[in-house]
Amino acid sequence: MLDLAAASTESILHEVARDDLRPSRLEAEAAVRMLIRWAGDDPARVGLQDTPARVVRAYEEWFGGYWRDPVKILGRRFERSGYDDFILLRDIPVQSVCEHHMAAIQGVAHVAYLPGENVVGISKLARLVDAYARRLQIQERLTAEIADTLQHALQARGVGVVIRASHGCMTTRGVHAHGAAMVTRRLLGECAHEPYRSDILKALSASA
Ligand SMILES: Nc1nc2c(ncn2[C@@H]2O[C@H](COP(=O)(O)OP(=O)(O)OP(=O)(O)O)[C@@H](O)[C@H]2O)c(=O)[nH]1
Ligand SMILES: [Zn+2]
Repeated sequence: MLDLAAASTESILHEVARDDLRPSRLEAEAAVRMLIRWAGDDPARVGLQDTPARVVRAYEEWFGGYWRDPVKILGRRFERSGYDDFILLRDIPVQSVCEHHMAAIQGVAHVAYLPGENVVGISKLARLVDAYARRLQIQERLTAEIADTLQHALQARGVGVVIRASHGCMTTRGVHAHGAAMVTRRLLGECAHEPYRSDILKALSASA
């Protein structure tokens, strides 16, 4: 498991991409035309004429996470109102892209935390997963980033994250291991220790 214990909070808190460093849309479309030629087809062919613009729009969705600030997503807090056990959101869809092949990673995340003083709206856990998933990732880092951000931003007493995903680069090419799925997890704070550890792992792993 990737250990991010030494990573500074700063590197986690400032992960929003910069507009001034971004190539233009026209440059991005030209790159797609180049890849079409590399694949062996003719980008001027009628059926492919609109493809570069479509691909660039699709990239805006698949990589939209670079333009979202995960900490801001958790900005609105509510009092936990006397509730002091863990909160768990299961089966959050994960749609990501592997940083080695730029192939799809698809699966689910289960996210749990033990609240400190505050809780967040439950949808924000799914938004947090999505903000980190829609970037070039390896599953280990995706898991660690979700867990660490939740822990630091919310000052949670503990956090647990489990992700189960299949990697297109393993199923559609290369080793062609159809059906293989990778499982990663990260437990922090009180969730890493009994009495919560066993409960959390049982709850997180039931469908992982
Ligand atoms: N640990 C980890 N590995 C990943 C992830 N996504 C893809 N990979 C792996 O990244 C590795 C890249 O290995 P390379 O040997 O450089 O690439 P390759 O020659 O295309 O490897 P093959 O996929 O085995 O054909 C492959 O083993 C992939 O299965 C991930 O999220 N985590
Ligand atoms: Zn890959």
